Amino acid sequence: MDIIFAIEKPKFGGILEYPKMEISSGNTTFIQGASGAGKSTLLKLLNATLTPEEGEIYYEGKDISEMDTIELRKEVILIGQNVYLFDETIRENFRMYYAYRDLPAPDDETMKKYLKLCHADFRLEESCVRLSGGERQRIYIAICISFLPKVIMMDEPTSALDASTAGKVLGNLKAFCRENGITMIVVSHDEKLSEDYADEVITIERREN
Ligand SMILES: Nc1ncnc2c1ncn2[C@@H]1O[C@H](COP(=O)(O)OP(=O)(O)OP(=O)(O)O)[C@@H](O)[C@H]1O
Repeated sequence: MDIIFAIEKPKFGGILEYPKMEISSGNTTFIQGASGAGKSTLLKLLNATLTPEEGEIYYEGKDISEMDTIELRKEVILIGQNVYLFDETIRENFRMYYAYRDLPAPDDETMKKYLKLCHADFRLEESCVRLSGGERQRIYIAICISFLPKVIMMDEPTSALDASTAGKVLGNLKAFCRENGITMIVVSHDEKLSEDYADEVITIERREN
């Protein structure tokens, strides 16, 4: 199995210090650890939303501090705990995110396919304004995954879902990512989900000062 991320002891914020870690290409890797251990920060370091003060991160063998961050973030998509959707319909949100990448919008059937994959099969005319936090996050995941990125990172993607829906969403996404060679990285507190879906688990220890 190829290594997609080699994480060489980055330090951040004066308090976070990560060990040497590797993430395999094409797998589903879960990141666990106590609250405040630095899980969300690690995801932000991996797509260069944050820059480490020391240490390096290599993506496909390249030091990400030397990469074009816009291009990196097209390949390595981060879905945070708060997602951004426009106050428009679901169809319009797809269109706007595609326009932002200078791509033609997918047809309705394609949009529906990705929404179904994420257990978000609402009508395309539905306004995103009225949807719940969990529903908005699933729609955003559907839009992101439709770009077929190389890596999709999700921060607590199922925290707003009941256990059965969470399992279905994760199961669908994992199968889709595997078929399409997409590496999936998930931060989750849910140990049952990780037991069921993780190929690899990385546990981050909180550093006590
Ligand atoms: N931009 C930042 N600058 C400095 N410190 C930060 C920054 N972002 C986060 N931190 C600190 O880093 C620590 C880890 O935060 P992080 O959100 O990564 O933890 P987490 O493991 O994801 O926690 P949780 O499980 O509660 O979401 C916290 O103490 C936080 O205050």
